[in-house]
Formats: sequence, structure tokens, C-alpha cells
Amino acid sequence: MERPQKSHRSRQSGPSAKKKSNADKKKRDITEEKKQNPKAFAFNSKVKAKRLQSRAVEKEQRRLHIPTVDRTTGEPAPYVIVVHGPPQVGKSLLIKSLIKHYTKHNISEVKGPITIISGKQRRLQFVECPNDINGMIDAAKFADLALLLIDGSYGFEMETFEFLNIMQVHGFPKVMGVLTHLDKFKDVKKLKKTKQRLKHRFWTEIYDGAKLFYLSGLIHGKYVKREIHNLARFISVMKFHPLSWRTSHPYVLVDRFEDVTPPDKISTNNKCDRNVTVYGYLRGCNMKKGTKVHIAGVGDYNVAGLTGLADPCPLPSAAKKKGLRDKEKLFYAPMSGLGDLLYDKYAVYVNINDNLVQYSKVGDDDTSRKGTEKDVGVDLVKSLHNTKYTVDEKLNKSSINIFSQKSNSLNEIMNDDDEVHVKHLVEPKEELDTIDSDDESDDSTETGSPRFKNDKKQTFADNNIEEEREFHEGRIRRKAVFGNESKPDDQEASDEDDETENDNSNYESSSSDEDEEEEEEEEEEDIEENMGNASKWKESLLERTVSRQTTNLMQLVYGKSETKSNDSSYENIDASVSSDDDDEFFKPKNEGKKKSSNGLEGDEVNAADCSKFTNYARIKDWKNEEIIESIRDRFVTGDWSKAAQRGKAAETENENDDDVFGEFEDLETGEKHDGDKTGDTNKDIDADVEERRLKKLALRAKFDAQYP
Ligand SMILES: Nc1nc2c(ncn2[C@@H]2O[C@H](COP(=O)(O)OP(=O)(O)OP(=O)(O)O)[C@@H](O)[C@H]2O)c(=O)[nH]1
Repeated sequence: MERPQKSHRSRQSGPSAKKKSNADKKKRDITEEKKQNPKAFAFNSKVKAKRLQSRAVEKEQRRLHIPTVDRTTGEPAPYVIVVHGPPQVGKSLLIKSLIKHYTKHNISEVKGPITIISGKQRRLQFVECPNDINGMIDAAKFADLALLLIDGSYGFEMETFEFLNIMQVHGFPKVMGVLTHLDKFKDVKKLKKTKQRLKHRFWTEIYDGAKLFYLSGLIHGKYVKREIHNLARFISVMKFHPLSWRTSHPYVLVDRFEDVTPPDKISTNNKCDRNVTVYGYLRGCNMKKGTKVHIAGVGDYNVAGLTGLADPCPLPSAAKKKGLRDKEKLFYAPMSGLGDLLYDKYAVYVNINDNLVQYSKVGDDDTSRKGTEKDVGVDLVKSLHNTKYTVDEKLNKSSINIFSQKSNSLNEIMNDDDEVHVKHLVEPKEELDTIDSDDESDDSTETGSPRFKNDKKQTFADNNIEEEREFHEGRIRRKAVFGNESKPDDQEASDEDDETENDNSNYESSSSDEDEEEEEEEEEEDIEENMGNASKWKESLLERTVSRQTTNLMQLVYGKSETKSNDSSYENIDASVSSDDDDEFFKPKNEGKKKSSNGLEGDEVNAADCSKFTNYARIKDWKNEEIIESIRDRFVTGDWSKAAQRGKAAETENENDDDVFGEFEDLETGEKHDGDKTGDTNKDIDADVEERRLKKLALRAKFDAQYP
């Protein structure tokens, strides 16, 4: 016999009993408080309520996306974080500070991608974006996250908007803003005001609530630890959604390259075809041997060989433990001269700092060795001692430069016939050249004026942003001036200003006074008005989407649609697009209209599949009562035998209809067939057909009677 189970007896003493009672008490306190003072737990500020609501909706919206299938096998390649900003904004310093935070190592220079391990399952690759358009285009192609650095003391510069526009056409990776040089503000109120203004402008450009970090200044030449810690946290937990184009195309961000052309070949012909081996992580999908590769800024090349190498910066073991041990905080920055081990197909190079090595500079005049036989090995080593520059240094001297536009770039070294070896973990890196800032400062010294403004303003991409070149702090800067924005100095500083949620000292707005909030609200509205509610560059998104939609793959394969789309909305869009078309000007009058109205040339996405035959005569108007009635008997509740009869009647009708279209001309024989005549001559055949049809009907009726 089964005994009834004992009911659970909760603990009366000990730590778990204590814990439970504490939790119960807390819960009771909160509900009691709520009962006593219900107002305290409701929204008492419409600004806050509005903000909370929009945040919740945004979060919800962000969650909604088409599920992406992760087809990557093995360890995922590091995420690429591109640090972008105008010259001297602090890009290198930010990368150095982040590397220091993650690895506890100081790096002296930022050159090429720097790979670090940021967590048990995550690696990051930091790249400084070059300050030229070509570099920006390349960076936008591989960035998983773009950190946009903005000089807070100066305001937005054109470089930021240029990069945003470039990213827009490359799938728009994740974006976060970082304000630097905030320590230049002496007035706290002005600082707050500026922060808020820049934040709103940033939101206008990206989206409401886009993350903007503030780096308040430098301590011992580095950004404040706490602020870097917060930024690093965000990067470490950020979710990266793969961009569809990238996941279906293999690409490599080169973090090291070597010229492996035999030296004698170069010595005989300095301009000979070179063999270059590039290393980097392969992303996207697998790459086949023999694939042609495009090297940004250089050209298209054949891949001579492809080898999988050991990961130079492997993820820590999957053993269960919290966090990373210091030993596991690896990093790999071959171009910055970091990481003591270099792996190659043929060798492992150990990097030993020069100060740790004492070279025996033994010359030929060494008396101790006199008389001994000359050893080839010794000679070789001696010649190595005498080498002034390493291969890397020599390469650097020749300024191999993929991204920027130097004349002596890799472009010149490599000819079209050159072969490229792509090795496992790669990225074509380039010398991250400091933009034209040098040239600019040269200009400035020529000008000799401490500060000048270029009267010539350029409108940026029709989006209400104007470029204003001015001489500032020893160089020419390209300030972004917004058409509808009042000057910052004109704006009154408000007493209370909310800090953004990611403000390092305070994550939530702390003001509670209603008056203040109303003021704040008005202020925010003012700002919104001044800045326009939506960024102009986003307006082109719809157009872009529509223009993309008009590319109809089916039409490309099967030719133009011959049927008119039923979807009126698409017709409208189509009409608007075609009316914008410049070609319209060159068409004979009314032709454009004719085409769009008869739908023959329409690019409607929803047009019926012209590859399949559709008998439009059979399409019925289902609003018509009679037609609805005609199918009533086809349902379970109806009389099926009636339906069968009706069906036969309809078929006969259709067959008769078909006879109407019986006329045709045999193009091969030139013989003309008249539909009616054919009907007469084939009377006997028709009689047979009719007989067979009746037989069929009888059989069907019999069947229906058996299985009602
Ligand atoms: N006062 C102050 N100085 C800063 C700040 N951020 C960077 N700097 C200084 O600005 C200078 C330029 O910093 P970098 O990190 O070299 O700037 P960059 O953007 O890499 O410069 P380029 O590579 O030449 O474009 C350095 O001297 C930094 O110390 C900041 O927030 N406040």
C-alpha cells in the first residue's frame, strides 16, 4: 500500500529560516508602504513616465528581429571595434586605456589591430580608424562596433557624419558615442549644458537613447579608470547581431603581413612581383583556395595558398570558473610590436626585448679568434649583427599602406600578377597614418593667423549639416554646423540638468522636483525643436529601401511581369519612384504614364509570378452572393452531389469558353485554323468526348452516392 507523502515542513531555525523570514518581511513592508502611500509608487512626472514608456517600447522593439542562425563553427572570431574620430580627439589614448583595462598591459603605440580576450567566450579586436575617407570606407566594412569619439569642447566635426553616412551603406554596425576633452570646461553649468546638447544631437543622428559616454578628463595621461571600466563593461556585454551580407561572404582583417619574396629576386629587380603573406581571422564564411580576393586599396589578387594556423590569441579553457585569470588575459598586437610569440607556417618567433639581450659584437680584428678557420655560420650571425634594420622595419620604411593614399603604398609593390597567401587569422592592416593633419598644420603656419574661419560653407549630403572650416588649436578643423541649431553660447544654462543614464557618476536622473522637471521638459522640447525631430540623413533610408525593393530577382530571371500587381500600395510607391526618375525627362510625352498605368514595365515586388501560368478567367469575385452560393455545397454541411453537378456545369462552360480561343495560326506551316470551323470538322470527336464525359459523370455520381 502506498503511503501518502509527507508534506514539506519549512525550517524553523537556522540560516535558511532566517533568510526566508527576512525576505517575507521585506515583501510585507513594501506592500504595506504601497498601501499607505499609493502616490509614491505611481509616476508623478510625465517626463519620467514618457521616458520610461518610450524606453520600454524601444527595448521591446529591439528584441524583435528575424532570428539569425549562427552557422559559425568553433571559436568565434574576435569582434572588431573600430575607434573613429577626427584628428587628435583621443582615439589612440582610448584604445590604450581600454587595453590597459582588459590586459593590465601598457602599450606604447597603437598600430594595426590589437586583439584581446575580454571574457571567457569573447575576444575583441581594436582598430583605430584612419582619418581619411578611404580608411573610413574600409573600416565601416569590417566594424562590429564603432566608437565615435567627439571632442566635447569643440563639438561635432564633419568626420563623424561622414563615417555615419558610410556606415549606413555597409549595414550599419553598432554605434556608441564617446565625448572627450570635457576637462576643458571650467564652468560646470556650461559643461552640463553642452553635454546635454551634444547628447540630443547624437540621439538625433543615431536613435533616441543611443549610448553616449563621457570621459571627463585625464589622470596621469590616461582616461579615468572608472569611466573606462564602465565603457568596457558595455562593450563586454554588448550583443552583436551578424550583418547578413557579412555572414555570407568570407573576409579577413589582416593583423600581420610579411613580404616573403626571395631577397635575390628583389635585389635583381626592385619592382618585381612580390609574394605577400597576410595573417588574420577569417570571418563570415569559409574561404576556398583559388578564390580571388580584393585587398582594400590595393586591388584584386589570386590567393596562392591558404593555411589554417594556431590561434595566436586563443580563448581560455572552458573549465568552470568565474572570470578570467591574469594569465588568460592574453593579447595579440603584432603590428604594435606586442605579444612575445609570433606563429608562422614554418616557425615560431620569440620576441626578446633588446634591453634583455647583449650582442657579442666580435669584429674581424678579434685577436682571441685569430688563426681559427672562418666559419660560414659565424659570418652569417655577424652579418645579422650588422643589420641595422629588421625586415619589419624595412617594410615599415617603405610605408606599406593599404588604406591610406600614400603613393608608395602596397599598390606599387604589388602588381596584378602578384600572389597573396592568406593565412588563417588575418586582416590586411595598414599603417594607420595620421591623416592629413600634418599638412593641415603646415597650412596653418603659413596662414599665421591664430584663428580664422573659412567663409565657404559646404552643405553635407543635403542633410542640413554644413561644414565650416576653421583654424583651431593649431590646425584646421571641419566643424559640423547644423542648419537649425542655435549657437551653444546663445542657450541659457539651466540650473538643473539631467545627466544621461550612462553618466559615470549617476545612472539615473536624480531630480524629483516637479517644477524642475517641467523646466527640463520645456528645455528638452526646445532642444528638439532646434535640432529637428529626426535626422535628415535618415530620411533617405525609406528611399533607399524602396529602391532596393524594386530589384526583382524573379523579373531578372524570367523577364518582365506581364500582369498587373494587385497591391495598390506598391503601385503608389512605384509611381512615386518612377516619377522621381531622371529618365522620365527623356521619354516621349505620356509614355512614362502609359507604362506605369498598364503595369507592363512596373517593377512591383508583389507582381504575380509570370513564370507560372495563371488563368485569370477563373478568378472569381468572392463578394458576389451567387458565386458564394455556388460553393456552399462543397463544404461538409452542404450537398456534395449538387456541388459535383455544379462543378460539371462550370467545367462545360469553361470548355465552351476555351472554344472561343480556338483560333490559331500554325507559324511553321502558315496554315490558319478557325476555332469554330475546327469545332464543325471535329464533331465526331466531340461526340466521343461528350460520351466519355457523361460516363465519367455517371461514375462520379455513383461514387458520391456510395461515399456521401
Ligand atoms: N585634456 C585632454 N586631453 C586629451 C583628452 N583625450 C585625449 N587628449 C590628448 O589629446 C592628444 C591626442 O590624443 P591621441 O590619442 O593621440 O588622439 P588621436 O585621435 O589618436 O590622434 P590622431 O591619431 O592623430 O588622429 C593627446 O595628447 C592626448 O593626451 C581629454 O579628454 N582631455
